[in-house]
Amino acid sequence: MYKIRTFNNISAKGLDRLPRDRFEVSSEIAAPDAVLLRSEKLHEWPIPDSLKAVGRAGAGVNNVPVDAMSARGIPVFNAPGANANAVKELVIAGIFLAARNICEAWAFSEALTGDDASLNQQAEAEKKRFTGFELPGRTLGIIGLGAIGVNVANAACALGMRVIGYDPKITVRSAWQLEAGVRRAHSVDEVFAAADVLTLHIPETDDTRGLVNAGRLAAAKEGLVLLNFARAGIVDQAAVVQSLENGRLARYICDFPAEIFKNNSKVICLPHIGASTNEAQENCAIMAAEQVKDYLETGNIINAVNFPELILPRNGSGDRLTVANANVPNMLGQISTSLAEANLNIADMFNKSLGDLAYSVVDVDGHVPSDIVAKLKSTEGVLAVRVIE
Ligand SMILES: NC(=O)C1=CN([C@@H]2O[C@H](COP(=O)(O)OP(=O)(O)OC[C@H]3O[C@@H](n4cnc5c(N)ncnc54)[C@H](O)[C@@H]3O)[C@@H](O)[C@H]2O)C=CC1
Ligand SMILES: O=C(O)C(=O)COP(=O)(O)O
Repeated sequence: MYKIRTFNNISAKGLDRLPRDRFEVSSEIAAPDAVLLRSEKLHEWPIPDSLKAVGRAGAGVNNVPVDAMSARGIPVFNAPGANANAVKELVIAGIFLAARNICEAWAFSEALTGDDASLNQQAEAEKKRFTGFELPGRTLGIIGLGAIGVNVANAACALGMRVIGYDPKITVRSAWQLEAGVRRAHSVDEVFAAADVLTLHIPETDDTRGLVNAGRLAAAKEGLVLLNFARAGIVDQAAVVQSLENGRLARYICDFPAEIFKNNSKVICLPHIGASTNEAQENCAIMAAEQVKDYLETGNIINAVNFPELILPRNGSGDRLTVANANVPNMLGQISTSLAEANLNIADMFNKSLGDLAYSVVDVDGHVPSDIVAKLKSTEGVLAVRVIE
């Protein structure tokens, strides 16, 4: 029986993918084999020795201590693309909120007093205050052309916007999906110089923290609308407030409330609801649960951010051994020597690496004895060893 600890509200549709005769699922488990989570911050969580896998039912993994997990040979799975449409729809909504001054206009209407004739008279007299702009011909700048950025780019093209995007590591898949009309920028600064509306769709990492800073805002077009549905830390919030004050930035629409933005009429903060649709929550939970289940039961890896993708159909008449180790020479040699010591024939095997980490799945004809497992675990460079019967 595998024990799965949940954090946050994980859609029941995802948890249903974990048959209860083989998986105990609860938010109360103390020594879990795996955790499923959304935005829970795991950085301070003491990683239990029992932990074998982490499943993030969403895209961003900045709430997970990925390096610490890698050091223990624990894969961190996420759900790439599973909530991209939900975020795209909210970003497009955000652009309209800004372009047509919808929030202010609504607040104005709500505050009116009098009978219907008076309300109409006040509305007609004051509506010029809410004059907006239309999207065709305006330039949307996008930083990050991954699952969300591509969706936003294509939707903006369909609305008649010009689109310029920057992503130095765009995948072939994203490039294929992107509308042909999207212009490729060669730097973040090029996007800032061109954009009337600019949206961020990058992960928060050491490289992207504070990417939107005072210097970049100062170089933007007068009246820029900035959208941030990625992560709060990608933007220097004080610089945003200053830029709104001096008028370079017209609006800041984001998914992350902050004290500094309270009562700022040029800012709209939503409560991190980019992925909060039933569809996205189900898609993410199903993907994360299935990947974690597959890993626990077969050792196969799909969509781990810190492990190579590795799928090996089960072969041989015995156990499956999985080993995560540092990506250094002679690890495979030591694994096969240990198995030979136990007189075990290797029926099939697959080894792949990603950065500093390598992962091997070995099917043998027989049972891997516990002393061999202990020996492998104590081998220098070995991070995690499992035997799946
Ligand atoms: N508001 C919300 O509820 C949600 C927020 N997010 C945030 O959005 C981020 C992006 O999500 P996805 O598009 O699904 O991820 P993704 O992994 O498909 O795309 C991210 C893209 O950013 C690019 N990138 C990384 N650093 C860059 C840089 N310095 N400059 C330009 N491009 C860079 C990558 O090459 C990649 O193509 C997530 O990491 C997460 O933080 C994601 C889903 C929901
Ligand atoms: O997928 C992401 O990166 C998100 O930010 C969504 O977060 P959530 O799962 O809604 O808490």
